[in-house]
Amino acid sequence: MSPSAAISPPFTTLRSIPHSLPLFSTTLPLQRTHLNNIAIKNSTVFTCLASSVGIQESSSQVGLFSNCKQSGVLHFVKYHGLGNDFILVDNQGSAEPKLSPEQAVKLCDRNFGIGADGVIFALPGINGTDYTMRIFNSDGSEPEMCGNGVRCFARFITELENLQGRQRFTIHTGAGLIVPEIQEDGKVRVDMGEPILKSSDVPTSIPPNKDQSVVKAKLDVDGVAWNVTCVSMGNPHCITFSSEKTEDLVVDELNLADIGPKFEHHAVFPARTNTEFVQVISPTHLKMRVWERGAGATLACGTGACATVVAAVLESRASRSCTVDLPGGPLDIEWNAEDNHVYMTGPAEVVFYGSVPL
Ligand SMILES: N[C@@H](CCC[C@H](N)C(=O)O)C(=O)O
Repeated sequence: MSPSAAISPPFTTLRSIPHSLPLFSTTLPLQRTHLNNIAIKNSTVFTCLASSVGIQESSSQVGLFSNCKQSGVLHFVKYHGLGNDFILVDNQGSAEPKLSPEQAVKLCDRNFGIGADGVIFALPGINGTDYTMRIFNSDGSEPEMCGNGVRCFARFITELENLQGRQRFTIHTGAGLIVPEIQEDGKVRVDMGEPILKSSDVPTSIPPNKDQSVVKAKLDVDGVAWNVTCVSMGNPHCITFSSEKTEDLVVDELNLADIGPKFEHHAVFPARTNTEFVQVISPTHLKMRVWERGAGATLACGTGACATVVAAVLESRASRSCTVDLPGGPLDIEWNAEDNHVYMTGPAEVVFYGSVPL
């Protein structure tokens, strides 16, 4: 049985927040009481939601859901970063995610679930960091990092902690230490760390052609020779600007759903790969479409935008500071020459608050 067939509608949207609302609205602090108040008002709705996604979590809030036949409730907040959307879960009470990968798949389903590109868990920090971020892709796989997700994560923490103004957090991820900083204008600037270029660490089995890296190397995908550069931002990326058929890609012309999976599952990527198809508008302006490992075509990919600028610099196509246009909007990316770190700046927005009956 497919994941989506195994469940019936498991959630209700308790309150929608217009995109135009400021994220720092003091009238909308994300606190348990806030969520519970909303839930109480909608308790009859919960009564009707007899099916669950099978989450075995007991909730200290059960009394507040006395009309609900379920034994608990999972509160979440839906966020997006340029249309790359995530279910954010406060997981500070435990070092392990509250949901299994299978449950995440069900919640991410856009017809039978909440709908998202992934589920992100805010866990206690380790190694002296403020927090740990873990994420499941919509296919249930667990990537090391997520750029748009970490911006949403930072906004989620400010709402959980009811913080205002500039904030900086240290986040432990599968890609190491990541440091998002919320700016006065509400955008989030993230120190994404150093790109990994050594081919075996990306990982890819394409033979290195520049030092230990793969830069503008030929890769046969579906009978076409593509020129690819491979970069890891903690998670693997394959970036292409051209193929033997097209010297400069026109990304709107690509059949992403056809070609994307062929890159993702290519034998030269033992951990699969995210793939960025890139058009150079100018040396400081790139346009990119992405096929994400474990999530397919998404409206934006933060790690992908970072990897794209690194690849563009390595191929001498662009400068170290670029705007990358994604289907969901632009990201500003800088690959800093002094510290070798990549910095990403972009928005993160609340979509709605909700709860899933358990
Ligand atoms: N959309 C994310 C990347 C999420 C992880 C990716 N699908 C993977 O499996 O590596 C981003 O904004 O970076």
